[in-house]
Amino acid sequence: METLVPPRDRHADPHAPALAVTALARTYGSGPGAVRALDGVDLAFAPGSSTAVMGPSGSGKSTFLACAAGLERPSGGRVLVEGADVTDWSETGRTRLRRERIGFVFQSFHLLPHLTVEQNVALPVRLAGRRPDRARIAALLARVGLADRAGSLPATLSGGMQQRVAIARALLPDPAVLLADEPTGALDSRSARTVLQLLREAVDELGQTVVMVTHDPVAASFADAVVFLVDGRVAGRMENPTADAVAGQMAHLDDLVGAARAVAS
Ligand SMILES: Nc1ncnc2c1ncn2[C@@H]1O[C@H](COP(=O)(O)OP(=O)(O)OP(=O)(O)O)[C@@H](O)[C@H]1O
Repeated sequence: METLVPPRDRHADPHAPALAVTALARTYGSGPGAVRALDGVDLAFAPGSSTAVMGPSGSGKSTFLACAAGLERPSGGRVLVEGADVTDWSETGRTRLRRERIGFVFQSFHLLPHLTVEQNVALPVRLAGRRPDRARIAALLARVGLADRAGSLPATLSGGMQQRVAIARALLPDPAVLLADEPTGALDSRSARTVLQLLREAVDELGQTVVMVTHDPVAASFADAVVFLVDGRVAGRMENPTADAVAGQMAHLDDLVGAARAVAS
């Protein structure tokens, strides 16, 4: 049954991961040219945790996020949000899931140019057919340092500010999990740090669960743990990552992929 857990009950079962995938598989195409983008991924993300997902180009990171967000249908395995198995939900159910229980932050912000900051933040809640809580929007804009820009249009803001609006928008419904795809990829290092700090605060102060795909070892060092993907499989995990340790592990993984390709050719 396509039942969403009401936000206030989120911690009713402290043992249910905010997001979990089991034996997750996604194959593109068929026959000899088929690509196994995900090949049996098992991961669980505890409520109130922050995880970076890293891996060489083509390792399946974006496909993982798309399956977790209900944007892509897996070829196999299950996706559970707050304990509810959403794998076989209809298009309508998955649209509701994305509006109400999953926050998404994109590399390129995805703000609508003709809407003000406040209207952009409110949009997913409006699309879900609910009246946005203006006081909560004001509080979230204050939290991301944009209390005085509620009436501004996105084009008048810097990239870092636009990403902060996108974070406020993602947090508004108090989602089960906030998924971020290269959230600092389009930002200078100072704006990137502010955005990473805000995501960290969302976890530490609001109890949010954050899963972030990144290529940047510094960004990954803001997370509690890093999961490494190689060729659509989990190839390792690092707790309490430092940027240096992550960079070392990434270089090692790139070598592994290079060696595998050399053997295959
Ligand atoms: N729509 C698609 N059709 C065919 N193949 C696809 C499609 N989407 C992804 N792939 C393939 O699946 C594999 C995993 O892609 P994915 O984009 O998930 O990797 P990634 O780790 O996010 O890569 P990057 O770091 O370069 O963004 C790649 O081999 C890619 O070419």
